[in-house]
Amino acid sequence: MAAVLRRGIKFISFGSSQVFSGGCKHGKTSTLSSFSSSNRNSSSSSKIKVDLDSSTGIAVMKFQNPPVNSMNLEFLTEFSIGLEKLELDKSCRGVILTSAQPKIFSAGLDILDMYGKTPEHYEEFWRAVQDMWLKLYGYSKITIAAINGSSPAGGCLVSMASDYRIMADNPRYRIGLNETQLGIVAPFWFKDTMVNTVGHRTTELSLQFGLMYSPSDALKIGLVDQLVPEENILSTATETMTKWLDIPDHAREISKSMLRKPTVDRLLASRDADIKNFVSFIAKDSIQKSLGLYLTMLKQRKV
Ligand SMILES: CC/C=C\C/C=C\CCCC/C=C/C(=O)SCCNC(=O)CCNC(=O)[C@H](O)C(C)(C)COP(=O)(O)OP(=O)(O)OC[C@H]1O[C@@H](n2cnc3c(N)ncnc32)[C@H](O)[C@@H]1OP(=O)(O)O
Repeated sequence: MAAVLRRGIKFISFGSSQVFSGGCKHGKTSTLSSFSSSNRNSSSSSKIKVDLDSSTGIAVMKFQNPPVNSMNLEFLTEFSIGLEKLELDKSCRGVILTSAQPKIFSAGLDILDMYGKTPEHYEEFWRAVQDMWLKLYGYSKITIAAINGSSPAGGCLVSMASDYRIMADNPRYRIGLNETQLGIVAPFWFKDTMVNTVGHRTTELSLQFGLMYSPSDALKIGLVDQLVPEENILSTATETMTKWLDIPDHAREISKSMLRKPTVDRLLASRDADIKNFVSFIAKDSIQKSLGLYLTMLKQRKV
């Protein structure tokens, strides 16, 4: 994590970058951006590009981990750190999450981080997955997922953990928690996030079958909030964010926390047990065999 911090995340800022005067309503005071010019260095290994417009208070985090934005250890670490930095930056009030990769929002957790590795690696990886979710689901600022491509499993989790989901209306895209299709099991906090989003019965069916939904079906069950033509996704997300920004921050934040804190607290109370569970589950021969088969099918384009 420290190594990633040292390397820095690519922050591009435009608008009034230092002293903030606009968009910061409801008692938020002007501030120096926490992204000082020395922090705005770019790194070619950066997996997430962050643009913060401090004149509007809106940041865009663009996933750029080709080919499919799979969330490996490095990506997850950068993601958590990037979110944390924006949360500490008073000139940022909302974050839009989207993808720089064509057709894919995120392929979910990197299967290679769960296959053929040591228990120590699984432990570190799972802690990073937990960190990312804890940060995003409990995030104090507004988050909007602009889902401009398919979004299986961990990608769907990131979408559901956002406050609002806008998906590109392309019938070829899919979103859902498909873990059982890989022979693995979505942990309780993935399940909780889905129950909180679409309700218990829909989650029962979704999780057991590992259902992947088209955008129109995702809209029907409430897995996404809005569909838009693909070319309009970022402009719609920005317009939508502007509406969210009209709400006083403190009132919105407390309401969000009231709804989400019990779910966050459940994982916080059992992080180590959850990691232990994951490591013993994922290291099982039968599970490794399933993942190996799934990877082979992926490579043969049979998934
Ligand atoms: C009791 C319980 C206790 C504890 C818990 C236990 C278990 C833990 C559960 C963990 C939860 C898991 C969450 C996850 O996110 S698992 C990942 C699920 N993801 C998927 O199934 C997505 C698979 N990918 C696809 O469907 C397609 O790739 C996709 C995203 C639609 C894109 O399609 P396309 O554009 O055609 O691209 P390709 O399929 O050709 O893929 C290009 C390239 O990327 C590789 N790849 C794709 N997805 C992943 C991935 N998730 N991880 C790693 N690699 C991936 C793919 O193999 C190709 O590689 P190649 O070398 O052939 O180029």
